[in-house]
Amino acid sequence: MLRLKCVKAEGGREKRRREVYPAPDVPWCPILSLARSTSKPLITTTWTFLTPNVTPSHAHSPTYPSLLQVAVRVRPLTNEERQRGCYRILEVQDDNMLTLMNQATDRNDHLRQKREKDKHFLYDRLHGEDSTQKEVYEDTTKPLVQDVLAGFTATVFAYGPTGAGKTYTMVGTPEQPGIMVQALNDLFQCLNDPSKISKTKISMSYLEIYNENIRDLLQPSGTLDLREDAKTGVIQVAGLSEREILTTKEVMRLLTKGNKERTCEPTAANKTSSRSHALLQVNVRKSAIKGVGEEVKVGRLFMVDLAGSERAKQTQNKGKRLQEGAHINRSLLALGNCINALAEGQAKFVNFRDSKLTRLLKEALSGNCRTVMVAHVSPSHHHREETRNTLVYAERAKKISKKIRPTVLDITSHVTHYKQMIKELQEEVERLKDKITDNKQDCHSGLSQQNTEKLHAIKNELLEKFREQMFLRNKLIDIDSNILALSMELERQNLVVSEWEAERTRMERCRTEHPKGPHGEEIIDMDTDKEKDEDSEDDEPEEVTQAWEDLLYLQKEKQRYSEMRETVQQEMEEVKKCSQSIEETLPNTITNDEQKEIISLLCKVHELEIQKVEMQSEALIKEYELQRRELVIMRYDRQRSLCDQIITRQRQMLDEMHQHMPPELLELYELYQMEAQYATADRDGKYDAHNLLRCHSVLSLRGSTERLPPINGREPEKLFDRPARRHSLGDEGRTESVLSLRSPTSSAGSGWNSLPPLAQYRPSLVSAHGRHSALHYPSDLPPSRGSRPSSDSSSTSMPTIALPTSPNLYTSSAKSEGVPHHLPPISATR
Ligand SMILES: Nc1ncnc2c1ncn2[C@@H]1O[C@H](COP(=O)(O)OP(=O)(O)OP(=O)(O)O)[C@@H](O)[C@H]1O
Repeated sequence: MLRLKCVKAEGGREKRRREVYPAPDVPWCPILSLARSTSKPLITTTWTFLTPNVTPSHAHSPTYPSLLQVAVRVRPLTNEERQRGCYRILEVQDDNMLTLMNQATDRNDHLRQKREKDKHFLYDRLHGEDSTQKEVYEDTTKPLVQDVLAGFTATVFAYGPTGAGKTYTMVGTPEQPGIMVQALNDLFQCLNDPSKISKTKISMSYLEIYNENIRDLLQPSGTLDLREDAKTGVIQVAGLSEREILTTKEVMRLLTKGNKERTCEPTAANKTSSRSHALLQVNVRKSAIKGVGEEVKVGRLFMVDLAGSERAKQTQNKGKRLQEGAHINRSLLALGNCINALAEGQAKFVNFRDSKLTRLLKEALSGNCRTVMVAHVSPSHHHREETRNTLVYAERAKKISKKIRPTVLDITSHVTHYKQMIKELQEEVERLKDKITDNKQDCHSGLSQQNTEKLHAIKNELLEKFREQMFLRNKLIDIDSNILALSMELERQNLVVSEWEAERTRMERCRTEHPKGPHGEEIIDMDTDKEKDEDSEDDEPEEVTQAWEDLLYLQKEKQRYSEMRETVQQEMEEVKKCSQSIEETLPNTITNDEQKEIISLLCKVHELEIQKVEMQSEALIKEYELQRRELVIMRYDRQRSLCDQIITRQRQMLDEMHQHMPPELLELYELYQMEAQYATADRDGKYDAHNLLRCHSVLSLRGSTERLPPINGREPEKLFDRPARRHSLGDEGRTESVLSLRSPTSSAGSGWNSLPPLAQYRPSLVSAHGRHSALHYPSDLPPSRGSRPSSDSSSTSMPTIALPTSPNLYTSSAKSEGVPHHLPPISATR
């Protein structure tokens, strides 16, 4: 302990004497750092220097009395002040005493001098106008850096009126770095000392209080709130970013960044006036092995650059600047009040809550913290009042005393500590024992681990195969629906062609029987069959020609899809086989029941998916079946109407020839008529006992007469109302009476053209599969006529396209081939 004492004043100047003796409450320890020359010792102030090995535990650490250290720095007169003729009112006597001279600059003005005496102020350290940044740092902050490394909390803050040089001291310039930069540099240098076997982490945060709002200078966003721990009373800034720093370069970068963010505006008093209080916090966490334990010291260094107190008149601030100044002054007033209260020993009643600044500096002023205040003053007579106030405050602050102790999270070698260690070791032994036992089981678990991996592999493989199967199945459904659609279209076009063929045969017969036209015009006699054929082809309506072309194209497409189907089917069989073989090997590869269950569930899910797809496919096929049935019914209707015509014609002939109807023929006519009625009623869903009875009664009435009404004019037909039927394959909402096709008058004569044209079917076919290109007609189709049968080969000949989907349709055509066309056998068509 070194105590330096001012003992006597001689001739207006105090004489100082140095006394060294150990402090009563601190064990003797060597002086490690003394940041002042011994030739100019401190006066009236007691400095306590702690050695690094004095690191008592937090709970049992002794406290040390500490007074708030006050240093004063007088800045040089600025060029402007010199130009304005400002004179100095401050005189630095030595390192500690400062004299504020009276108004009279003229030393010979004795009258004035008597009236107003010079005022002397004593401080812990005084820095005159010619002091360097390094000197200021070494006298004020360097000792704090050592304390921080020893686990103390320390604060250095710059106080003073605006333009007095606070920012210059704290931040400095790139050429003349201030306290902040030098302190951090020093910290890093101490840590880089290889003799110190310790692990240290340094982090920093930087904030400003602007207009009573706290802002993060390293990560600027919104304003931050202060939180006070109800138990410990520690004040923290919620959401403040903390950056760990590893190099001095990084420190410089962060500091520069933070200072750029700081609110700084020119005023009349200072061109670079800081409009906010800036607080840089450096945390040092130092851990060192100590015996069997580890000692962690947590030191904190706060470096505060306060905004300067200002008088509105002097700064000539208006508006926003004036408002800023008011906030600055209010917070500084609160700080001054705290300093006053603390200096008077009323620490219990100090109101720190008046401003955010005092709340943040609470610990620095009254808590467990070494604090250095660097008061700044201007030597100019212009700032006499502010200078005097500052010096008075600084003097008062000097009286603030407190007790401090380091923050040491101590893990020292204590009996309880050893007990704890033994307990932990025992636990570790138990844990290791358990591990050994587990290791034996690990062989099993290793196997199960292997099993799990195998299971994953199998699962993935199976899933892959299932996916492939699904893809191929969907492809098959797609192909099937295309084939179905093509079949439908083929039938439809067949119908168009066969209608026309029938019509043409009828016309030819008419021509042969009646060489004159209906209006007596000459029918041109054809010389050869070829000529006839060519002529008949010329008469062929465009729709029929189109239908022939469509038939060829559709047949080709159908063939193509059938081949594609075969390939896909084969692929699918292969994939199926593959997944089946995986499933079969499962019992051998997987022994775990749970895993087996997972795989079987997976397979089940896949099966269900397949079933779902198959059902969808069936639904699609059923829909097509229904549509196909419509076409078949149309064909039957047309066939029956032809039969009706034939029978009617035969009956007319018999009538004309006055021939008596043989009874068996009469019976057949009746039967035919009745059957036709039943069939129609059955198909249209009108078949019931009541209608049947009526039908019978009508027919029996008719049967009693010798002469029968013509078949095609039969009345029982009217017994059953047949509503118009909707073509399921036609355009949306288009209805067409199928009855019209059945009617004897329309069926043969105009039946073919009563069908909707091909174009009307095409959109539905295309849209059903979304494949517009599928039915695009290739431009290089072979000439259609080459493949079609000649018109005279058979009166009811059908196109030579094999359609397995409707064999009945082609039975009639096949059977009718080669049968003389003047007598089509009714029984054959039936
Ligand atoms: N010791 C010094 N040596 C040389 N120039 C100095 C010194 N102190 C201050 N100055 C200069 O005086 C001017 C005002 O200083 P500074 O901005 O640091 O004042 P301040 O107290 O921070 O003011 P404010 O409270 O308005 O922010 C600056 O131009 C600065 O460079």
